Amino acid sequence: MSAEPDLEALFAAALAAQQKAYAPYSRFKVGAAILADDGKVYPGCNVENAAYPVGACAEAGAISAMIAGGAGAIRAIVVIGDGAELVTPCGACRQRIREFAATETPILIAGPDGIRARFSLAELLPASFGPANLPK
Ligand SMILES: O=c1ccn([C@H]2C[C@H](O)[C@@H](CO)O2)c(=O)[nH]1
Ligand SMILES: [Zn+2]
Repeated sequence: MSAEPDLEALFAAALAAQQKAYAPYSRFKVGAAILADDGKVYPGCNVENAAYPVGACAEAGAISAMIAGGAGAIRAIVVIGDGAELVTPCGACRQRIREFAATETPILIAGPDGIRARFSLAELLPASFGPANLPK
């Protein structure tokens, strides 16, 4: 894997995933794309449900794709939401990302024309709880 991730490709994957989102209830389509430690890109989109609380976030889908694909760590993740406001991952997804990312891992927030903000995981989830906090 190269040191400099191809952020254009990651953005394009998140945008393509967003267009496939199943969000008939909120009408708020979200796409995500993970660059994993195997160098591959794993996309996800939100998938809602008539039983509203059962819906799943885009980030959760991308993490599932990454694990099912055999990768083990997030090197970078792009998230793209609908509307003028930038969309950062919800609290639950920040914790989901935490399981597979380092504190400095970039979480890149995109609008329809590209990446517009960059946070580290530590910025979005400070003083976080992770696997190392559990007893051996
Ligand atoms: O970071 C986010 C924020 C929201 N959503 C989804 C959940 C729901 O389907 C819709 C509205 O909250 O957007 C995501 O997938 N990721
Ligand atoms: Zn979420």
